[in-house]
Amino acid sequence: MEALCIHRPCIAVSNSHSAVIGRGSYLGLAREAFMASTFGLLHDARLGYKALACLSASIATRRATIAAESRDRRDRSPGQDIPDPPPHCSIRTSSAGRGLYVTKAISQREVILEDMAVVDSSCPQEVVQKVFSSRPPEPARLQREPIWGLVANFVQLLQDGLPPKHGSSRIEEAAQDRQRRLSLMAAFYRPEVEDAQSNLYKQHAEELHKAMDQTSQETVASEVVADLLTVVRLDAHIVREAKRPGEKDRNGLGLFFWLHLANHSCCPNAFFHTTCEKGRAKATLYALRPLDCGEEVCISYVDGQTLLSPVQVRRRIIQSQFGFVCGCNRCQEEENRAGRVGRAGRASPAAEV
Ligand SMILES: C[S@@+](CC[C@H](N)C(=O)[O-])C[C@H]1O[C@@H](n2cnc3c(N)ncnc32)[C@H](O)[C@@H]1O
Repeated sequence: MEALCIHRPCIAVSNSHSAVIGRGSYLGLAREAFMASTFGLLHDARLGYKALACLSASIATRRATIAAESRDRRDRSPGQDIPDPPPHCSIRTSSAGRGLYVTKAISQREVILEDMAVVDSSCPQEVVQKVFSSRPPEPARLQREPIWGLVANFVQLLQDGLPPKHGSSRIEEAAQDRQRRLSLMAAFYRPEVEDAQSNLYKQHAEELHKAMDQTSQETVASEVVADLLTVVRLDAHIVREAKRPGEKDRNGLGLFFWLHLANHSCCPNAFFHTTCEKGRAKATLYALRPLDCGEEVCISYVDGQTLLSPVQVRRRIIQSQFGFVCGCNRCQEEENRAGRVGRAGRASPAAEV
């Protein structure tokens, strides 16, 4: 069974979209999600989520549409399908992009928000097998990681994306839900520029694409897979399935829209955990300390050991895993202090003379 407990996902819409989703809030990625970076997630932010929904035309038309829309995805507003923001949260932008802010004072340990996964990898094994029916791609690790299930889940959404012409309201409802989730993909965070690992991730996307069954290959362009890998790499959270007696722990991945908006801080004021409810992953975000009204909610993307390291070490780890230089208050203060000590140290020999 595929019940999962996700950790955190994130998406990125360019800052220009914040106005559209201004009622909402955002959470950042969790370090575990970044374990996903070892799965080989890629980044090519040019994929059109709208295009992802254009599955009604012929395969050729679909692919052309995807290619065309991929060019202007960033200019589109993906906000129309974004769910209502959690109570007491809003999105604002800063030098770190969008961020999640509280709109009332929050007590320590109080729940800041609850977030259901937009897509998780609680994907039935038969779907994974169906989507990836050919030889598993290299690197072989891709097949044993949660990304496998998440990609299969997502591909299935794409393939089933069209509302049925003659369906019961229940089927139509399910189709609408799929469309909504696909649209939401476009609102997740993607970097503005490609980073050093982009080419590697592109290769992984191509390998994943090659391993798909023919229908999936024809329906879902490899650029779409690449885009998904980018989002997963930067925004997804690990979801741990509750262990049952005699079973090994299993990990999955999930994308949580609101949680993904939380930026990282090396001195976080919030943390989250994941559970699984009726097969869908849910993330709950808590305050680690009392929060003032209007304060930004930040989580840690890295583990406790990293947080105990000096600023240079933390920054190196964060940059290698997540591709950004941490600009949190703690890093800035420690950097400034180190600069002052350095200057003082250089000055002292002269002073002694
Ligand atoms: C999961 S997203 C968080 C939401 C994102 N700020 C947005 O605009 O959608 C993670 C990205 O936010 C930015 N970010 C998060 N925490 C940061 C920090 N402490 N310093 C600088 N950038 C940060 C980085 O660009 C990172 O790749």
